[in-house]
Amino acid sequence: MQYSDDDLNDYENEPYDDDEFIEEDLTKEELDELYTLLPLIKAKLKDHNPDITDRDFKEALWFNYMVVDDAVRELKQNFSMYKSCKRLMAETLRIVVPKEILVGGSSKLALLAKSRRAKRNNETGDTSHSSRAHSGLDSLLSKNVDEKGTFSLLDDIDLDNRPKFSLKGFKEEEKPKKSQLKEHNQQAKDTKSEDLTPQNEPSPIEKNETIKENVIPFRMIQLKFEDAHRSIIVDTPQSAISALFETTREPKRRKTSHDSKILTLINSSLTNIDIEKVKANFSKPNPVDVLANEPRSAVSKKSEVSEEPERLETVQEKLQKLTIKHTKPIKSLDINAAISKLESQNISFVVFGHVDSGKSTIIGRLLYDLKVVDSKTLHKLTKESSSIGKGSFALAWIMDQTSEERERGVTIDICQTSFNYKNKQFTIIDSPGHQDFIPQMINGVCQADIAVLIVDSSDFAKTFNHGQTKEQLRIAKSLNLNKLIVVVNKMDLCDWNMDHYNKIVESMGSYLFEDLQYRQDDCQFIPASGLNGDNVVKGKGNSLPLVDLLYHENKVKQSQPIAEQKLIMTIIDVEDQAHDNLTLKVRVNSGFVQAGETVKLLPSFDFCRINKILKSNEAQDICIAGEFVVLRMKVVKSVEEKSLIRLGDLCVSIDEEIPISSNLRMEIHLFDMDKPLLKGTPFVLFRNNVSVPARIIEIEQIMNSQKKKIPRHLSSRQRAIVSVAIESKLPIITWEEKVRRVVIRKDSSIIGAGQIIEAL
Ligand SMILES: Nc1nc2c(ncn2[C@@H]2O[C@H](COP(=O)(O)OP(=O)(O)OP(=O)(O)O)[C@@H](O)[C@H]2O)c(=O)[nH]1
Repeated sequence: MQYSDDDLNDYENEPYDDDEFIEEDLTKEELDELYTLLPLIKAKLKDHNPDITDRDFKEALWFNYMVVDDAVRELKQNFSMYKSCKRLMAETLRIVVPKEILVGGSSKLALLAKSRRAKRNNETGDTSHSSRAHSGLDSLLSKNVDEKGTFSLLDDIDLDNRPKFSLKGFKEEEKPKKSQLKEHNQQAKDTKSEDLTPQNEPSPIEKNETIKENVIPFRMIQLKFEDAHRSIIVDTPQSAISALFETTREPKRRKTSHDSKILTLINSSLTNIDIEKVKANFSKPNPVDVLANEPRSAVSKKSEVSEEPERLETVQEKLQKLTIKHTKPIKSLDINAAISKLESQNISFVVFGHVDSGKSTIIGRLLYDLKVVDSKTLHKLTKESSSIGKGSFALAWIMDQTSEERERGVTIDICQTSFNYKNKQFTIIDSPGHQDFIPQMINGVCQADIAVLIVDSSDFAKTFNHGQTKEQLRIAKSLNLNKLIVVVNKMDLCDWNMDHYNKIVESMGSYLFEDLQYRQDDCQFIPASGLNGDNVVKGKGNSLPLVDLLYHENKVKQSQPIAEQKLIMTIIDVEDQAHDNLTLKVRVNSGFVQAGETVKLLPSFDFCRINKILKSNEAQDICIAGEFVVLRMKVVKSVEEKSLIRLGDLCVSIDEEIPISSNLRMEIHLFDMDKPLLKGTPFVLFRNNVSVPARIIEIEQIMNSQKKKIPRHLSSRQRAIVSVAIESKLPIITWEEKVRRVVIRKDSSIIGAGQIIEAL
């Protein structure tokens, strides 16, 4: 993305904090400007307040970009009623946010997925694991929300060390200095760029008029001043909340366009304040000064986020007391023969693409033509879909199995289905195309051997250049999913015009091969019509149909034979958990395991004996890297009384020593960002199917820069070695690609990717 000065102007209008004001760090030009303006601002405020120091004047100028009038206004505010207002608000601020908005993302689709999960649990009568089997982010976001959906910020948060509310536990986001922004801007101009801006088109859900969602379109901020309750209702929730936060912050901040509006509201609310109480508050140490004396604790070396050392210590102690023995496999097998039999047979592929590109239709057609779904079922689905005016969705409905997905015509969660073709077993992972479901898409990508991208030939220019397809491709490549099949779908709509098809292939080629550095040999293109079934299972023209391309596609060659690999399995579903019996759906990332053996779950430290390995409901003696299987297990030893197993937890051999940490050293490369990434800035880290809030605590090295001085921020397209603190402890494996690759997401966009180098 190109930056322009206009972009920076917009950025400057945003509410944000700046870095510390350090006079020594200013350039000669900045110092000249500062000292030219200093007498001017002093003159303007000479009668205002004698307590204003030289440093206050300088800081005010600095944080207001040397605009004297703005600096004067800020100093007047800070040296009058500002502090009393701040303290009163600190005592009583509560923000009411609809509970659903916080849990599992902020979209309507997220709510649907959530209600779907709840419904599924209700149907099976199982609530045991639903509360445990959630992502780190979900659990984090659901913290602090009470039954009424009241999200209390002040119950356990010091207002002056206040985090962003969606990432509890993190300190304030650092923001760049103007000079940093200039540097960033220049750098961005200098580099070749592409547009990854997510499209702002209304979602299919928003277009569907029949849907009535109980989503409250605003957030209400309640302020209680002594006995009076006041509410401010705002229709631009994010900005209003942060604007209010700004007014509660220390004076060292840049101005916001909302300040005057909010301060007017607060001023009018202060008429019934007890002046004595205000005076008493002034006699206490000012939290601003307290904070000023402890600057930048948010970027201290070690994570302050995770406060579980006590628990870990006990875990270590308990572990030492446990004696865990290997158990023998139920059957003695010729391991090499068993592995080579299974190895060539399993292939999984994830299908992704823009909303409505036809992903579910292609998969539905594949399953129908391979007779996995019979004509009776299809007939029934066609009838049902026609009855609500969505006849063309019948094939997609084979994959979109919930009523919500059907009504809205979108895939909400990832769906997995298996089918056999010739002598191979395929696992299809259909991922949602909607921007709100990028985390689910990442989950799908992490589990697949091959990526199948569906593009809509009738709407290519718009959906490829402005939709999320480029972002999805970047995610797939960043997570090392290198094999790609591009299905140019809906060719029936252009009467199979091959010139049109060739143009699409050509314009995608430059992005794939130049920008993303895909190898030409790893990418295949195919024209198709999912609706008519052309080139899905039945061939048309010269191309091999999709199913045959998949069949002939070889998995990426393993760097080490499976028999020699260490075992790693990722938990992708907790199907059942009752007493000591566990039924887990897992993806085997590396190595192999046999029924009868005992394994270790991390980070819960549950030791389980595998009683049964099931694949497509059939028992097998062994499972190997690349397979999706269900494990029926018995918990034989546990460090905790109650297992806390979550999706994304790992399962390894019992004597494998894996560090559990919330501090990581990583190598990351950043994509085009519209703001630099600073130390302390919260973002979400995706590893495998886990997502956790995280932030950079140290920038160790910029790998593609000649400059000796390590900056405090990272810019677009930089590669760096960084230390990162994550919100919860994770088992850290650095020797297996699939579980060391990470993706970084901020402000609903993927801004970077990388790999974990070590646990700190
Ligand atoms: N003409 C034509 N229409 C198609 C074709 N494939 C899909 N469609 C239609 O495109 C619409 C969207 O299809 P889906 O399969 O639901 O699209 P999707 O990509 O799975 O959508 P999401 O799940 O929302 O991401 C439906 O009306 C399909 O009937 C095709 O090959 N030709």
